[in-house]
Amino acid sequence: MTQSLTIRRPDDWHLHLRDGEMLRAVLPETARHFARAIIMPNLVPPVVTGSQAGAYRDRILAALPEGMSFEPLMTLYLTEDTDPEDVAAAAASGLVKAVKLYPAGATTNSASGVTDFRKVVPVLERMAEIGLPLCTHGEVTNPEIDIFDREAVFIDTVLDPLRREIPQLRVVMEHITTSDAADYVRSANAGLGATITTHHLVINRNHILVGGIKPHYYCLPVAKRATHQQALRKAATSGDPRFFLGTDSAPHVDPAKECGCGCAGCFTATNTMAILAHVFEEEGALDKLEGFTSLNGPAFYRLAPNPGTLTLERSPIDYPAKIETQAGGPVTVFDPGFTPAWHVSAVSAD
Ligand SMILES: NC(=O)N[C@@H](CC(=O)O)C(=O)O
Ligand SMILES: [Zn+2]
Ligand SMILES: [Zn+2]
Repeated sequence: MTQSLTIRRPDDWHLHLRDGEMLRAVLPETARHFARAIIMPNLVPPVVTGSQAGAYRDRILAALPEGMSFEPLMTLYLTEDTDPEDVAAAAASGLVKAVKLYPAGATTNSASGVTDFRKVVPVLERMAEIGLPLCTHGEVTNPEIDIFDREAVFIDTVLDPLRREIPQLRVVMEHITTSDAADYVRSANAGLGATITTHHLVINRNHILVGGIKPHYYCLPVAKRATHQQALRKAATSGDPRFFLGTDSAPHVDPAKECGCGCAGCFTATNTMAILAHVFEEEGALDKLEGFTSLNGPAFYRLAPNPGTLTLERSPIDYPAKIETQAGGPVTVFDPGFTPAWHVSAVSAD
């Protein structure tokens, strides 16, 4: 049995860092293992312009503890008023690596997102011209659509028509949760990729609801039935370069999760690499871990893989159950429901 595994240092292609005290508390959890991350722009107010993205990047770097190396890859929050030329300039300067589409009302802080998709076509056409990826929160918000169907309906009614209209547009389907999404990615060309979270490989909807409601397993898109979880495990461990890690680690303080109307989001930054090694080993695919965490994402984003390495050893360690913050309470670390057989034993930045 393999006891030690050294891979290129990983990146996280979907991460929520928030701002202020929460940013200070959670940033080290990611930077300890990950060299870079695509930073989600759903702050209040959202990160809409290139200049806002630059200021947010500076705040992230200012919050990084001495001695840690980490590069935030910035995104813009797409609104119906987004200026195509501002997007193009922010991309040309190297600051912005993607634009994020939130259907209005789909998830946390998505109120400024898109309702009328026709209004954003000029921005998307400009992005297609310059090769800037669109990251999608792929759920419709029509009240009559069942929450468990919202991803599949988004693919059929929004994403596929959009991709037919603008075939050169490069798209990342974020945090996919269904076999429908995995199949759609496989049916498309290299201009379509998908991130898969750690938690969606580990939980299905039974974990949220059986034996009492588990608020720390509630995230959006909500975990689906076990057959979909199995499809995600198969996609992530397949070696197909169109699938890569985006943890969607999304911190909310405990009081905002453990209440009558709890926020959506799982916080996985702390133990993601250990959990993934465990899952990939269970699937007999440890040799595919590096592609998923460290190679496929950079290839899609047309960046070089990291020069550094990360080493995992086959022995368990304890992780903190919570991360303390000065942001109104602690953040509960995702509990996979098993003790990961692996832990990260070394990280080198170069
Ligand atoms: N995934 C989540 O459940 N929550 C994310 C938003 C998102 O990625 O949809 C958050 O910002 O809290
Ligand atoms: Zn989302
Ligand atoms: Zn997210």
